[in-house]
Amino acid sequence: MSKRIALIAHDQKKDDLISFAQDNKAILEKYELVATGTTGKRLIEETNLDVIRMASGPLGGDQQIGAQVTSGHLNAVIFLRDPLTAQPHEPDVSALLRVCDVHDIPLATNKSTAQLILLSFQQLK
Ligand SMILES: O=C(CO)COP(=O)(O)O
Repeated sequence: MSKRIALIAHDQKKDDLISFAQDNKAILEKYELVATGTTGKRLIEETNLDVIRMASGPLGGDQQIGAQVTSGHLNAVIFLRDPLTAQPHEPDVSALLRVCDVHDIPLATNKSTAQLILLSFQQLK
């Protein structure tokens, strides 16, 4: 079964995630991709990748991704969060990071780690 990866970025990190996805398009298109609302919209428009969109993060999208982690439907979460800006939905952000640790799901919060996850998935396949 194809691996399923979540892609999420806070506003200040969305450009970074888009360029990461463009650079890794050949790898990412082998996986099922899920994203929060606005991140997913930009990914679809700017990279042409197939992405299943959840609600926007502040409207519960992080919780929807977290539920998929909990139910065993995600193999990795790439979440370029903004460490310099307070988020109105900080509890949701923390909860998502937490369930990844509870369920031992690979979690990247910066591009370098995200790259390592994709490279290791390529090696493992
Ligand atoms: O806020 C987010 C993650 O916490 C991301 O949500 P959007 O992709 O809808 O901007």
